[in-house]
Amino acid sequence: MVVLAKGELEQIALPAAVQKAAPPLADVPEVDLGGAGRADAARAVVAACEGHGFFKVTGHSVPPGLLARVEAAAAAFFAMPQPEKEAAAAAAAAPGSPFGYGSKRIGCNGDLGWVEYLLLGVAAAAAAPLPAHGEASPSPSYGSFRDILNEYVVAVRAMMWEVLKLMAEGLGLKEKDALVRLVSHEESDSVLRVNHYPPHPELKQQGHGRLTGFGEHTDPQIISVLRSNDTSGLEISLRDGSWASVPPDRKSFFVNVGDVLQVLTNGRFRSVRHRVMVSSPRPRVSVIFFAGPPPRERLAPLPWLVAEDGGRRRYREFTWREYKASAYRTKLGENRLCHFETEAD
Ligand SMILES: C=C1C[C@]23C[C@@]1(O)CC[C@H]2[C@@]12CC[C@H](O)[C@@](C)(C(=O)O1)[C@H]2[C@@H]3C(=O)O
Ligand SMILES: O=C(O)CCC(=O)C(=O)O
Ligand SMILES: [Fe+2]
Repeated sequence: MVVLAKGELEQIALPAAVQKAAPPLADVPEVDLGGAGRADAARAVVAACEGHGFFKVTGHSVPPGLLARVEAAAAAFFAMPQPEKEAAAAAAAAPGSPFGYGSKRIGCNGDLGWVEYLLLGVAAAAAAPLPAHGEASPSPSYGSFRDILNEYVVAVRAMMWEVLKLMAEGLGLKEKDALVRLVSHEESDSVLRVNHYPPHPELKQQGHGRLTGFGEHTDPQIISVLRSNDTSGLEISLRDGSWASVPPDRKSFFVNVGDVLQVLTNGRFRSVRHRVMVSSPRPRVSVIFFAGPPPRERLAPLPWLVAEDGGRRRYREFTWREYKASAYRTKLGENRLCHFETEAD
């Protein structure tokens, strides 16, 4: 259970002026993978990435039973006593890595949120991409949770590759695998995050209607695929700077354009700012797959998209290792891409 120390509530509670709930996002952009026309789906992906940088995926073939098992296993994991969660997850993470179980502290730069989470590195291994449990397992139940998450990663990865292929087609790239290649390489640097936002029963009594579960930010990677239970909380920032809440849909996935995809598309796609606000009396559980390129991969706007933009190259070349190191030195809400922009002519 997440418990706040004195003074911490003030840091993650919103000031009274912005306590008002964000209106629901009208017309959530949707891409139906089971629909008839591939060209229509490719166009829908591109339009959504150019618009909000965010869309919903329906008609996918990830089995609903698997989604239900992930949800139940996550709820069981977070219901364990805190020391067990820490020990179980520590056994799956190399010492000094950012991976493992965390509570309230997001990253290493002082960000706080009303959330507890499990963060795992994902390897390219086909059948078992998540780190194996140490032999002296302090919690056999964590072992079975990891097995279910492994199944989930394999299924979601396949669905995400399909989305990235549609994206390449919609953009008119000659190399249809240009984006999939980056996230399916054996050294691709991907991360799985399971977030649990417990309800806060005393919020109302204390005069705080909403807490920040996960502060506003963009995801640094190429693409993120999110699935949550039926509890609301996710909000995205619109072009005019206002916030809109995303109605939850446990049958579908939500996709965020990440910073690196904004760079690859020379700014044509936009990495979406988003956050999670906690106001529901029910817990929210979300699982997010962040797909990144290999650390040594050199990233720069794709030549075809630079040509389409009149030859203007909006970002300089960098490696993912370089970007990630820079991103992980920043606070959650900072603009990380501005350090890689080229000068306007
Ligand atoms: C404050 C931070 C947490 C974060 C690393 C960072 O320094 C800035 C980016 C954050 C973020 C957002 C998306 C993902 O949840 C995440 C795992 C990522 O890759 O970048 C987190 C990082 C984290 O929680 O360590
Ligand atoms: O938990 C969620 O629904 C979203 C969290 C998020 O944006 C993140 O972990 O990067
Ligand atoms: Fe995010």
